[in-house]
Amino acid sequence: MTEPGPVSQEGSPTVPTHVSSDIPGASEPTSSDLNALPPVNVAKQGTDPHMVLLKNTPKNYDYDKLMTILKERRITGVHVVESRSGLSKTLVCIDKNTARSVVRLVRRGVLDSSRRIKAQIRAKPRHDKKQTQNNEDVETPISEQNTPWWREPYENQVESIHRICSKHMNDLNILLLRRKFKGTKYDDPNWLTDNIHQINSVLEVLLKEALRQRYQAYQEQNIPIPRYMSQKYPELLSEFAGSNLPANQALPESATMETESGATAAEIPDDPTWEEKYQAIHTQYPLPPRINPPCPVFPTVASPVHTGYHNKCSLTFGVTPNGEPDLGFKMGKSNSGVTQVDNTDLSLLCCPRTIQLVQKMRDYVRNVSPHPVYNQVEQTGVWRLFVTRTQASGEDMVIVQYNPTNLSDEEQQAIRDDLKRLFSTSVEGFVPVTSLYIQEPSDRTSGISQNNSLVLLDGVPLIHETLLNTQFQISPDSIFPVNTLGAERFYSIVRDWAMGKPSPLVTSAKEDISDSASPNGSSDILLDLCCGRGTIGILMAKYFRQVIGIDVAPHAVKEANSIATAKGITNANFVAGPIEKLLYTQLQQLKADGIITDTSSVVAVLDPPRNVKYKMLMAIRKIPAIHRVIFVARGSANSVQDIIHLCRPALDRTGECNVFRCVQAVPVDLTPHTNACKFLIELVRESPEAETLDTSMLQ
Ligand SMILES: C[S@@+](CC[C@H](N)C(=O)[O-])C[C@H]1O[C@@H](n2cnc3c(N)ncnc32)[C@H](O)[C@@H]1O
Repeated sequence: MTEPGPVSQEGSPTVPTHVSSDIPGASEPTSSDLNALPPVNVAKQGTDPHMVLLKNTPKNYDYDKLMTILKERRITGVHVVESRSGLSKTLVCIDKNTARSVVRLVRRGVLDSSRRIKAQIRAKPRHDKKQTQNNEDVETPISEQNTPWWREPYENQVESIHRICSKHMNDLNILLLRRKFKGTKYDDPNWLTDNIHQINSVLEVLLKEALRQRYQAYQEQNIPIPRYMSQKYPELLSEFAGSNLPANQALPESATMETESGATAAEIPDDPTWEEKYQAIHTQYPLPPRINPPCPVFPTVASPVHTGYHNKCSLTFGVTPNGEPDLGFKMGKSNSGVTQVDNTDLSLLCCPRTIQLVQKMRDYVRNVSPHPVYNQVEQTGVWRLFVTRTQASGEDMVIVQYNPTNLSDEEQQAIRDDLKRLFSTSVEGFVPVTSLYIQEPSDRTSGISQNNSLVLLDGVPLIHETLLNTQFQISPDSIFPVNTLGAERFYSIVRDWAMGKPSPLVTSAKEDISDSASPNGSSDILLDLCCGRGTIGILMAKYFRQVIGIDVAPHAVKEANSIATAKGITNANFVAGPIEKLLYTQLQQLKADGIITDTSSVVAVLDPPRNVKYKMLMAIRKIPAIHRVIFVARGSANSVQDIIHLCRPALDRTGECNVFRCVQAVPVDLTPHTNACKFLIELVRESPEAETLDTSMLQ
């Protein structure tokens, strides 16, 4: 199977020089193509693969033919796996429904009229993989687990991220095409993957031809070239003008016509008949349909720091392979009996200050403390978790979690005294930490949580960090971006895109991210959806008339509101609850209050959790006032494909609004040496005409 083609800098697929117009007769996918099914089946995400075991198959059973039959019946997501001995074969299906369809067909005797073949469904066991993985975890160095790309030069890493994200956008495009071609024979991921360039090439040729005809008509009727043509297709225009067609005058700069629908008489003085002439030409030579080409995917915005960028490190107490007490990253899952930790490669993620704090704690646990480290399997021992927060502001925090069970009051007091001496006293040039906490958890949770009592042992209760000139307070359980300098780049792009401006970081990769956007009293409304503690809304409140943040977590919303109040922000309000329930009523309220008017434009920044809900996306889609969305995806296929619910064509149901179209995308790397990234995608609401696609030309 051919890869969805390379995405050029501008993001549109590179059009091959050889143009074939024989789409309907394009080669059918082979069974080996089907075996390499691309991960684009969004409807079936999250379901387990299922195996269909075939018994009593004759020796010459033609699996290739079976695959072709399945394909003809639009059953995709199936591939044949041969046993190691080569004696039997199994059909692995993408989900249970596919497996059922396969079984029905086989039982009906599609290939073997004797109906001797028996087909049975087995869910593919997942636990085997998990078990193997856990065993492997203990073997694999922590650098490979946490920072699998550490061997690659950083320039290669950012290129890989860009390549992966571009591929996801191409797969999204194929999904969208499938929706558009639903019910036709082109509703097939393999066919589309193989032929997408041909489709694009054909449309390119048709577009060029229509533009040429329009150009000729403008010439013949002696009317100026409309600006849509001179701005959008300057190369074509000079080609037309330079070849057999005489050059024509473009519209004067003062004319404001931008759309292909023609200029109004008011916009272009002198000749009121131009409008009619344009309309007539455009009706006679319509442009071919757009098939949502992938939007530009700009090169990855790199993290300014490549090592030691994690401002929060959670390290577990455990043992080294030699059995010595230590603290580091856990080597596997404790529920599978793993107690080993590794800290050999801390410097990739943790800054020198964190390493200094870890060193102090390790020396103490090994050489001074009478207590053993906690064993999560047996739930015995004392030392559990060591968390550091080291901010770019220079302030830092240490939180030590230990198990108080079986410790006398005196022993607990001794621990507290020791920790104070360790981290809050300046001995031998050591700078005391800004804030020192302990936590004695009453349950088995391993992280630092609000449910467990946190006690401030020394220093100040909160530390501070500045993001884009705005100071935030950080408590022990605050959720805050782990890479402050990288996050500044990320939020500055979100800000610029939300304001409808190009971001200097994206367009020209400038280093300068100073607060270039000036407060403009914009009349726009910003929706900070999945706002968490409101970082986006708070950072951007000064650029919008009103900010509404919604998050399902009440404590995060409470924090967002108190930060806003503390900062004197009066035009931001954060509400707790699910977006799918609150969004509509919140906007209705703004309308009732006169804050949203018919001319207001509403932009939403959606920073969803890993499992974004379909209902959440539909709520956004169904509110026409939301005209732009900045979607914060991750660099995974699933995350990008979530936006299909915003982009797919409308269903034949009332209440569906026009779809969104991706206009630009950029990966932002906040976690060097890992394959994770933030992937920002800007979507705008399509005009109603853009939604219709004349598929007849491809039948
Ligand atoms: C990635 S975090 C958001 C981070 C935040 N935007 C920031 O910049 O710090 C995802 C958030 O989505 C929220 N969330 C999950 N499901 C939700 C829903 N149905 N409605 C509203 N918020 C939801 C979670 O509570 C979580 O705070």
